[in-house]
Amino acid sequence: MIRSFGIPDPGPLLDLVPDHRPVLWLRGGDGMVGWGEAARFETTGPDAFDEAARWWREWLSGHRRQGAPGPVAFGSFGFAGGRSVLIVPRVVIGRLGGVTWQTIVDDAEPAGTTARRPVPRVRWLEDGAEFERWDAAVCEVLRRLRDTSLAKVVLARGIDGVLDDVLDLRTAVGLLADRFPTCWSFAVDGLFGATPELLVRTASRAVSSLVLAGTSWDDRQLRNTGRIAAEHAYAVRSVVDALRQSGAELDPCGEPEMLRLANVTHLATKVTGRLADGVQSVSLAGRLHPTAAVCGTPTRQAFDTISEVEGIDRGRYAGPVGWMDADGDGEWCIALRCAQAEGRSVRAFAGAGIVEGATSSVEWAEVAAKFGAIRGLFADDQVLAGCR
Ligand SMILES: C=C(O[C@@H]1C=C(C(=O)O)C=C[C@H]1O)C(=O)O
Repeated sequence: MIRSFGIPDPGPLLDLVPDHRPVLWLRGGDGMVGWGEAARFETTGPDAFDEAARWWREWLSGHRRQGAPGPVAFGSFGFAGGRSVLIVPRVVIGRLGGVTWQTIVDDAEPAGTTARRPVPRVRWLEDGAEFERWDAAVCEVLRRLRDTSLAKVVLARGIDGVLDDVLDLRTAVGLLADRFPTCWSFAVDGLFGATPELLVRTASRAVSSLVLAGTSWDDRQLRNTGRIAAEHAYAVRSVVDALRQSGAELDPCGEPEMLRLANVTHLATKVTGRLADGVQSVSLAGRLHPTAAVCGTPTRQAFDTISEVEGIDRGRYAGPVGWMDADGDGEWCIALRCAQAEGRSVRAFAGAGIVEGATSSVEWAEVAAKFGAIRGLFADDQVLAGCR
């Protein structure tokens, strides 16, 4: 039996969650926190999204439900068909627009919580050859942009850190939520971060997406002209095309706006419309993924170029991360400005879109600025050169 009921406002959601493998989804005071696992689904491969949708429907059909809003499944999908996961917490406490509720699966007892622990110290393992590898990858992409029909490729880097204690995800996500109140701060199965990019949200038949591409990270003005405008347009087009192919009727897109975050500013376009009946948010996320914001244009060639040139396993970075309810409605973001925590190690990811005219040093600086979201968590951020 799954029971959902309203509760008096319990104060900060993060204060309610036990430390052990919490599931967190926060934005500007609203959000959901969950713990315990009533069910978990893991899969790999390109059909992960439809498999997840099917699994969720089957799981729901085996459970009686009472009250609203009902159970929620949180998910995080591999960028390139790697491991994807759905988690149905035993207990979820949520807040949206001043309304607070709790959902309990099979009469789970609310667990005792402990105080949030401070962020541990980190040593980032970066060696001197890191820029050379990046430079070689960017040059190879620029060559392909010149010589083939490729128009945009998003290249990413991963950096490893060694912690002197296990990271308390509640602390990390709390700090991210404070610093990035307009982002979605999350932790799902050890992947945590604060992403500014909404891949798709569905609420009944309403659909929306917030497409980002084009970044500035210092005092220089982000100008919506030339190269940046082209880079942004590719990303918007990939979302609009995929939504239309899924039968959505879209409103006309407005001009891109500036989305100012604590470490970077992005060009952002909001896409809104209405869906055909019966489209589940997770299947839609699967049809939209990977957009040109994290892969490139044309998708297939950009995807192949990433696997040939990038030299890292993205894992669940740049894949959809989010949640869905029992009606299949939900909110799926793109897992950016994030890191994977595993015991005392942490692996952070960041990337940038490469289009004609890009230079590796400028893109390097852009990626470094994006790493700032995760690196900024660690006050004593130090680089241990020559470690790898
Ligand atoms: C790839 C990342 O960000 C994406 C790439 C952007 C760009 O190239 O300008 C901007 C926002 C995101 O769509 C990242 O944060 O790792």
